[in-house]
Amino acid sequence: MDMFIVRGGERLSGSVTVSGAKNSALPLMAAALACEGETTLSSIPNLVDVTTQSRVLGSLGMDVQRDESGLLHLKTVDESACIADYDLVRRMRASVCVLGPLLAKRRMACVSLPGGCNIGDRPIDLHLKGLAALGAQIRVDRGYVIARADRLRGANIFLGGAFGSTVTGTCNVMIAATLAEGTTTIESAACEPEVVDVGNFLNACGARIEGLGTPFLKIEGVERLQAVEHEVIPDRIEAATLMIAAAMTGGDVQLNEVRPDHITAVMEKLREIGVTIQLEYPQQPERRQSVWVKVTQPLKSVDCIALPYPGIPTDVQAQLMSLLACVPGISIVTDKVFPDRFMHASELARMGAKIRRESASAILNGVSRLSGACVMASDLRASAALVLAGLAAEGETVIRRIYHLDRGYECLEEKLIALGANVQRVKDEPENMPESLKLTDGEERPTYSELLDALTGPHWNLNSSEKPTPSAEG
Ligand SMILES: CC(=O)N[C@H]1[C@@H](OP(=O)(O)OP(=O)(O)OC[C@H]2O[C@@H](n3ccc(=O)[nH]c3=O)[C@H](O)[C@@H]2O)O[C@H](CO)[C@@H](O)[C@@H]1O
Ligand SMILES: C=C(OP(=O)(O)O)C(=O)O
Repeated sequence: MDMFIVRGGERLSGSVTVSGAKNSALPLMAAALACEGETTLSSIPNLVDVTTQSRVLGSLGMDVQRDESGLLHLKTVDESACIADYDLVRRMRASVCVLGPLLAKRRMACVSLPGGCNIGDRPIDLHLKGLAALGAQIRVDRGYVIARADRLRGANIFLGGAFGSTVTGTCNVMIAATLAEGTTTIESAACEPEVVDVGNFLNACGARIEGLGTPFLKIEGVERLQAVEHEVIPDRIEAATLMIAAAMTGGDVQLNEVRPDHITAVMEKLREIGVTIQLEYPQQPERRQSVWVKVTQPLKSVDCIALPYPGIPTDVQAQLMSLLACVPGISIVTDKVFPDRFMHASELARMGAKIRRESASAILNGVSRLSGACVMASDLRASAALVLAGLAAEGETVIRRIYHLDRGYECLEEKLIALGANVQRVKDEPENMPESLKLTDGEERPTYSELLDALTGPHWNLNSSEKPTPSAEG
């Protein structure tokens, strides 16, 4: 297992290019299952999740190859396989997106309940409700969704849940409905750009989906989908993460290949915090372009709420929290999509952040500087948040379990290093721990003498000059 050592305090500057969106690439790959012929996808990021999805599709009879120029080619070579095994599907959420296309194309599917980031309750009841409405018979048995359908028929489906719409659920039902007989309407469909990207791909293949990007989709079923070439949209979550990295280091960064219209809410929030953001083509936010992010004034505390699109994405909540943890003043960060997605809070607290949880919110009392510590990544965006915190912190931060990060960010450390960050990937072995966080007796903690120094150092404003008695350990 690898870990990162981040030496904080470097100001990020220069230019960086955003990769293709993970959360588009994965359902797009699944959608290729529903197509005749060869699908070719460009701007597919090189990620562990993409490798896992390729393996899921390989186990379902698809030939998936990445060529030297980075294009991903997907083609069905055997239609008989319909079982997506636990061992692969448990690794990530988007693998559940094979359910809809398998049902539509092969009339049967057996797909393990999916894994993914541990960010709270992640049921798939709405996926199943939508597919059942299209005529599928569905059972859940020993951790697998087992579904069959003689044929799928269009239906009127309400896909809203307690926390709004479902992103992968909308993809699943939308893909299945493109090959159903007759008309399907989906109310409370997710409006996220990744859903629109999948819908645009399906339409290019011959599907007839109207209303993409709105909560109301109308889908006229067609007989077949003919595979095409498609370019994945830029990753708005990576773009937002890099913008926040620039903001946290007082940087001056040019981001290339950004769709500003996909991250309006994040850019507005950063502007409210005091970050300067300029677009190459301000009148055409829907165009891929460069965006400049820089800090020229002290930043201000703000409140922010993660919501379904077009709100601030829940996938950026942790990174914003890192930023606000070191902006003096009170900020409240609320997550309305995953109300328990706060695993990063306790790790940020290890770095000196002052955070109090209250149901779906975290109340931050921003400090002027975080301090390096040994922290543990718990999920993908929490890992990113800890890396950002490390960039801004004083001293060295060790982030363990960064395999989460490798699931969803293409070359993050290379990109940060190119911007001037001091980030090192090393094996998670005791001998690789930096001196400042060196292991003692096999545990990650400061040395005894460092703790003694901290207790007796000159920074205390006390009358008592009493010194602690060194224990036997000392
Ligand atoms: C691979 C992928 O694209 N992952 C993204 C996708 O996850 P994913 O598609 O799993 O997230 P959903 O949009 O489905 O979840 C949103 C909310 O709906 C609830 N819910 C969802 C489905 C369901 O059947 N029943 C139900 O109640 C969830 O518990 C959650 O509270 O959207 C999330 C919300 O933007 C992002 O954080 C993930 O990065
Ligand atoms: C939560 C995420 O991914 P997944 O849905 O694959 O767990 C994410 O991308 O932040």
